[in-house]
Amino acid sequence: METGVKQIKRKDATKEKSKLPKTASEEKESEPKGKSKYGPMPSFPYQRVFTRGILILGVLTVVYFGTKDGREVALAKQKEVVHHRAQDITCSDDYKAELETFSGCVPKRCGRLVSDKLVSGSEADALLSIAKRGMALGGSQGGATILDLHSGALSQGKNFINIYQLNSAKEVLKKTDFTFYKVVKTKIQNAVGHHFGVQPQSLYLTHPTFFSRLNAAPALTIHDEYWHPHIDKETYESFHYTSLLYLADYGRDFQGGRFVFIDGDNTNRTVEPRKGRVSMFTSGSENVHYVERVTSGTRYALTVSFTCDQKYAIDDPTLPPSPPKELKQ
Ligand SMILES: O=C(O)CCC(=O)C(=O)O
Ligand SMILES: [Fe+2]
Repeated sequence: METGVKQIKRKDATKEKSKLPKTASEEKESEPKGKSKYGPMPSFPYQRVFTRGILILGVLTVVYFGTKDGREVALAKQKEVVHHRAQDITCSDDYKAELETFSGCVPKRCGRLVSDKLVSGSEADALLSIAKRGMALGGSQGGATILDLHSGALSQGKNFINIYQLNSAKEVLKKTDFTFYKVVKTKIQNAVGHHFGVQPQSLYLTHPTFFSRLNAAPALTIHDEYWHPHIDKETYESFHYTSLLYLADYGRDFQGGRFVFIDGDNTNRTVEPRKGRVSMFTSGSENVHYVERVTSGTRYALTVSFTCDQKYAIDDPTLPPSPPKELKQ
């Protein structure tokens, strides 16, 4: 793949070419007829060398400062409604090699897909409501609260509790909440299968599958530091395909908090969260990413990820029938 520096240099060079003084042969062709070819030459060539020098310096300055820190491209803006926006990236070798061992699960393509058409407004509302009700049972004191719907893990203060060990969880979460989760999970599973060219039945839901709530509060533990660049396959060993469902709007519910892919062509590609927007991507090192720090407001999202390895498969989350006796409160 070509680097962004090369691409930009070439583009600018073409654009700037037309602005540069004409070459000697071009000048010659445009000289008025009848004038002596060898007539007196003014001091023009020196001016031209000087002007050219300034222009070249200007172009180099633009190229240098334009590419020094890379460039940024929006993959999906919050204000637009994206039906199906895909970007293919060459699969990383280690990722591809690992997946070769799982038949039916090798992607035909690696990369990303963003869609605002997969999850309905009412489904997004229902899931946001689960996140809010569940998180009301605890909450981090730092900037990141997570609620894992499968294990019941919920940030509380600087630690985690298990909401399924609380009697109050049964009053707060209902059977229908889990039905909503399952419907949305199944839609995403099918879309992942379809987009990456794998059989949906060879994808298994894996842990953690969690709601996240991010805000601008200073981090108190490492779990609050959500903004570090990472590769999901390394952070969450079992992930092969990651999906994120956004439950809040960038620029309206919160500032900062955009999702950023850091690409090898010296380009950052951003996904601005939009309520109901699903972003899915292969979890290997072709998709290094981070979340910008939220500067104000509250950002909600749901992570739903799939593994090809049956030993990491989890069942769809359900509300446990009743808390174990010794843990009843
Ligand atoms: O919430 C997001 O947009 C992404 C979070 C993330 O990258 C992760 O949990 O691994
Ligand atoms: Fe991630």
